[in-house]
Amino acid sequence: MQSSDAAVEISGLVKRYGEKTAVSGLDLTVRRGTLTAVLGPNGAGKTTTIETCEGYRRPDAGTVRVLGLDPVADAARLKPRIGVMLQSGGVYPGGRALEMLRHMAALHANPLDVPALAERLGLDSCGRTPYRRLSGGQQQRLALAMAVVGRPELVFLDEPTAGLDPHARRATWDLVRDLRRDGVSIVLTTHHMDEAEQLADDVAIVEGGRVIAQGSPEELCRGEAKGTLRFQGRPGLDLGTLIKALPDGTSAAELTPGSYLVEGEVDPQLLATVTSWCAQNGVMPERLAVERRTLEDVFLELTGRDLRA
Ligand SMILES: Nc1ncnc2c1ncn2[C@@H]1O[C@H](COP(=O)(O)OP(=O)(O)OP(=O)(O)O)[C@@H](O)[C@H]1O
Repeated sequence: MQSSDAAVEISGLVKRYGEKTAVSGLDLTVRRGTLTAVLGPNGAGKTTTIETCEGYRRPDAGTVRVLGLDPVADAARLKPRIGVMLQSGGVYPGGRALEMLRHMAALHANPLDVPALAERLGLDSCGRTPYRRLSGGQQQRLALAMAVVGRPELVFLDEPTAGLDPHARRATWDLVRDLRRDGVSIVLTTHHMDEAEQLADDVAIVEGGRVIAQGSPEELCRGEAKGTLRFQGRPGLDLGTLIKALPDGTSAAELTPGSYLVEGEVDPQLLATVTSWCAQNGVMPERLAVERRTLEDVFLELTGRDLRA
């Protein structure tokens, strides 16, 4: 990939805290105009990596380029072009919500409309409330608003929906989708599989300070595993004609009386073949289900751990 196509290029990143190696040779490329979700168990090194991209930490080894710049040496040029939402802090606790947002907007040449952004994120009613008196979810949404108000080219969102109620989560997703549609590059960490599946162009799974898998959600879920299609019908169906109609490499079997399983490359064509065979044979395929691996399955296979563990 040409470096001009990359919003973030990390190569062989190592970061230690004393004896502890938090990041150990991490490689990651984020394409411009795309959203990359970084997933990994607690302590995998996600926040450390992101903070290094933001210029808050210096690499012990390896290189980090953000919009083609060095986040530490070129900080003054880079900071106005990126938006940062930290997991916590970075905000004056006594400051009032809307004042802080207005202040942040004033630091940028072409900011978003502050009242509209505040309304969109449900912050308009708490505009005069000091930051420390906002609820956890409100603090979170204010941090998101502050990260995006300057129309950055690239935003880093560290667990943007952690602890949000479903409504606020949805509003956050909508805002992130709009940013993405406007061509903003986005890196977000999350512990929510559905968030990554809904929003991400690319997913990077980090464990032990390295990226152990990267690809689109579809690529990662496709993997080596076959898809499955299950249905229920009358017991003892003769599957010979179905098997003949299915493509090579696809199997069909009656697992238990009346319970059928088709395994293979499950695509719309295969589904059509199975349902038309059912129609020809007077079979109503009850509980028809197409099942594919989810990101959570992939994550479990790769890390042996539950994402939220
Ligand atoms: N300032 C620090 N001093 C010492 N160790 C640290 C520091 N910050 C992080 N670590 C350690 O480095 C490792 C990576 O932490 P990091 O916060 O980057 O992980 P993470 O993937 O973001 O985790 P989480 O999902 O819990 O946010 C952990 O073992 C953590 O304890």
